[in-house]
Amino acid sequence: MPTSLKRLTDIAQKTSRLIVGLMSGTSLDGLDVALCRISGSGLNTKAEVLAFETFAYPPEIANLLEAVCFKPQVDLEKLCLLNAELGRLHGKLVKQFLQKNKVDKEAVDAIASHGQTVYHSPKKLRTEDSFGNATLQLGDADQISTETGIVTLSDFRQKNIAEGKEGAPLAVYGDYLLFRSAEENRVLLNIGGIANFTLLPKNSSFQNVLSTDTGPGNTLMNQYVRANFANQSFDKDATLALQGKIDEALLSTLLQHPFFTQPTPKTVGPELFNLHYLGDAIQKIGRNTISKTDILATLNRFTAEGIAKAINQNVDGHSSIFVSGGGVHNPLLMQNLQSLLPNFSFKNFRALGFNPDTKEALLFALLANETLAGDPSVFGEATLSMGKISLPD
Ligand SMILES: Nc1ncnc2c1ncn2[C@@H]1O[C@H](COP(=O)(O)OP(=O)(O)OP(=O)(O)O)[C@@H](O)[C@H]1O
Ligand SMILES: CC(=O)N[C@H]1[C@@H]2OC[C@@H](O2)[C@@H](O)[C@@H]1O[C@H](C)C(=O)O
Repeated sequence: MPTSLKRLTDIAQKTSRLIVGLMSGTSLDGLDVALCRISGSGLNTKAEVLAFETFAYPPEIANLLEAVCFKPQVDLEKLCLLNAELGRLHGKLVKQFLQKNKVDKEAVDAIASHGQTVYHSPKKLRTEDSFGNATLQLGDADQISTETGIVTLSDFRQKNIAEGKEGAPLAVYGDYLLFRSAEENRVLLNIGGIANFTLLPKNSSFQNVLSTDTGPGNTLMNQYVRANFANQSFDKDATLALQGKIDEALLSTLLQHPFFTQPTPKTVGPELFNLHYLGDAIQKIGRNTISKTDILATLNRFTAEGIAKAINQNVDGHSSIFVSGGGVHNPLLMQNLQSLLPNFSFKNFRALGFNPDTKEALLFALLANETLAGDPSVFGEATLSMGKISLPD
């Protein structure tokens, strides 16, 4: 048997695996790296995040990402370069991370790489063709496995697309494995670039779990800050939005998109919620004298409204909402959410034993663990073996 296949069999037979999870999210702010110890698999999975770091992207890569991601028309050379360069960079960052944390690469069983979503195109949001759902993540995993010498799993969304779903949110699988409860109904809300939640009813089987995107998370606020405030990439601690007031006409125009009334589950990305979307809404209300801080206060409320609408449509009030993702650090967003969802009890994701910033990188480590060693019966008809495998030798 070739050495690499033998290696996969050995990894599958272990009772506990060290997996490095990588997530490059829609906020385009950097690569999240989580070293995870995962024991068992399926409903017996136990996980621990041993080390975590977010590496900001160097300006050259950040510019390439900005030029290519979520745009319907791009320079194909840039797209092609991005695939290889991002993979190479992710491999280098994993090596740096392991050295920093004094972890021998031989001790790591696998890397689970989400890559960077460059375009997400659910059928529901397209009207002009008869094609199916599609999504594309870049950051070639052969570059990562060659650079690090570690087995690398990637491209996790394509199996879900092939099964006729939208390729997201995949959080539902990890949430069910680690956070289902016999005592309470739980909502796991993640506010990254795009916001999503998983509803885990008390004692539920996987078939009754719901997971959906809700609309923008930080993406619109970030894009607006980057375009309008020098040297700032996001509204840290909502300092800017707190100086403004909500423009009700703009808010209601922003909320008019049919996405907000489409049934769940549904997915979306910055392909829709971007500065063009905001510009169109401002044009519709026929006023362009709204102050920048009022626009940010409105975008903050808009983000919270999208989340609250989806939760109100799908969840009864007797649930705890555990919040993760960068949005949990935005005090005005959290205040807006609490006022729009007064009957829910908000809790920090930390209460479940994990740092809220690590959730998505951990998710991909969990998915890789299932592909390498899982029990295919846990999720009923849904396929567990997500991802493609890149072998280092
Ligand atoms: N102190 C803070 N105040 C306000 N916003 C914050 C703060 N800290 C983080 N954020 C927001 O969180 C964002 C990063 O969130 P996160 O890392 O969850 O995004 P992501 O990985 O791109 O997410 P996804 O893939 O789920 O879209 C930042 O770009 C910023 O908008
Ligand atoms: C296509 C894509 O990259 N979607 C992301 C994005 O960021 C948040 C939200 O939109 C979510 O649907 C998804 O990521 C998480 C990790 C998921 O699949 O659960």
